Amino acid sequence: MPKVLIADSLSPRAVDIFRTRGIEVDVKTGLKPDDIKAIIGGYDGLAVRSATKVTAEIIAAAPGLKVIGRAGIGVDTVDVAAATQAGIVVMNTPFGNSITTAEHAIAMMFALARQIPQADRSTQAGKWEKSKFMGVEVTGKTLGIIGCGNIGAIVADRALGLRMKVVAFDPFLTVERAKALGVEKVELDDLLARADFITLHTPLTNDTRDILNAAAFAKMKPGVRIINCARGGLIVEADLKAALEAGQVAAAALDVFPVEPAKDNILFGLENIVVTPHLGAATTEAQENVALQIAEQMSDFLLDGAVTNAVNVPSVSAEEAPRLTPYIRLAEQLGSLAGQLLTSGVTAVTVEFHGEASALNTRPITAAALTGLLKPALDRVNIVSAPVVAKERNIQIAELTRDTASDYHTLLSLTVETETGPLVLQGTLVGATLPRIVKLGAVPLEAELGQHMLFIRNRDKPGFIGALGGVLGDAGVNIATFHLGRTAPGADAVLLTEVDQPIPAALLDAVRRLPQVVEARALAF
Ligand SMILES: NC(=O)C1=CN([C@@H]2O[C@H](COP(=O)(O)OP(=O)(O)OC[C@H]3O[C@@H](n4cnc5c(N)ncnc54)[C@H](O)[C@@H]3O)[C@@H](O)[C@H]2O)C=CC1
Ligand SMILES: O=C(O)CCC(=O)C(=O)O
Repeated sequence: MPKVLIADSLSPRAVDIFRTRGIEVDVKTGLKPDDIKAIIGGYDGLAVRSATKVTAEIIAAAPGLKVIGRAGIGVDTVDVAAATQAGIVVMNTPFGNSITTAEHAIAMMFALARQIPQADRSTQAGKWEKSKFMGVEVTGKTLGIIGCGNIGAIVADRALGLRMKVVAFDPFLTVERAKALGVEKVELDDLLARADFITLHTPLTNDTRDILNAAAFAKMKPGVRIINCARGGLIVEADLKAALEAGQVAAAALDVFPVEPAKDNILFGLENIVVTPHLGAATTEAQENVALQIAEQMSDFLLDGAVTNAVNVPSVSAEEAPRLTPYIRLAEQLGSLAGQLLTSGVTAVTVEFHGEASALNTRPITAAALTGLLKPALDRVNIVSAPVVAKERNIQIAELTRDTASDYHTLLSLTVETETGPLVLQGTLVGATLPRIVKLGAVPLEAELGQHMLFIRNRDKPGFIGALGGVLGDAGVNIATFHLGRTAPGADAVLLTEVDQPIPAALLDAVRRLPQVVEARALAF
């Protein structure tokens, strides 16, 4: 039974889902990194919000971990590169808290426009400072949205409802989409110069880090108001402080900080800021959404291999997972056979999908072929890490799909280019689920792969099969299956035979000494 650790506070309904689906679950919140490292080895899944930082050290301490589920959007608290290298799927819930976060941004905008938190503090302190808290209307004002994805688009919709004009800077926003949203797509400098309110809704990336710095503040309309419900690192806080003190920025509302929990931030104490402790996603509705969604997604993955909303592997739906499973097995066998037969470095891999296979989601199948290929040389490679590992080794990867008929209703063809030439292997499925190797180089055959296999390239001469049977029999090695193929009578032939136990080195040497044998190898699957 798979086992999941919930390390941050998640709706209790997530626990119910895991348990109902037959997954063992422990809830241990508030753990220190060392405590997580000490126990994570015992889990298949780790579910987090933003409090737990899933570092490379935690990942290194988790040899059995298969999936990290982020109940939320930003995966900047997870070392995705380290997880990918370790073959761990990282998934998030990209929509579950978008409305809630957009609403928080709008609430922050009103808090700034009408100084509600400051007026509240003053009034409760017994003062009655009506003239001090003169506000501004938002109607007719320009809202600049930096990052117009899911949350930015909802903010735009709400702002348009408030009769604001909305301009958006987002390099990935198409003009058509902008038009459909009712926003004007602009360049960043244009937005900075025109907006009365600026709200940030991008992920934290190398391009967005420090996007609002001293130079950006200088380009803004004097008296602009800034809202950040995305990530702390998007704003240079020292520059914002200077702009607030100089009055260039009238006020700022911040939900997120470069260092969280933010306890002694340099902006704290300024009159014209409003802050919340990363509450963007904190509504009952959003937390139910993300907790249920992540529990379902992680369960689907751990139980059925379905991959939804993963940030580091292609998606595989629950419906297609069973259809892909036999192809993934076949691809991994083809890759593994190639990996064990190769004698020189791999430079390129092409996977061709013929017939029925051409209609499938090809990327997981290609990843499986790469896994098989790399596994003989590398320990912990799997379909999550194999494409990245191959890329790091400068292996070019290509996929071709051909829906035209061949001798088989469905066929995978794997071409591995090496420094000494190509190796081509082909395989099909028999009875829709059973992998068969149907071509090895130029030689057609029909071979089923078992755990211990003997591969022989031989000259097609009489007496060979008897001689081989004798050598194996004398050593007490039982033959389970026997598959022969040749290009033409008397020409090159190959033999793939399954035996019931591993073949010792001395026996392999004896096989190699048979006069018809050109090459012999013991293979394991
Ligand atoms: N305060 C909170 O509790 C929450 C914060 N967030 C943050 O909000 C961010 C946005 O979330 P979504 O809208 O769901 O993500 P999304 O991926 O749907 O949208 C992000 C948008 O940013 C754009 N973008 C990327 N690089 C950019 C750049 N250099 N300049 C301008 N735009 C750029 C993208 O094209 C995309 O349209 C998340 O990455 C997360 O960090 C999300 C949920 C809750
Ligand atoms: O889980 C939370 O409270 C934070 C949400 C968030 O920042 C996100 O989903 O990116």
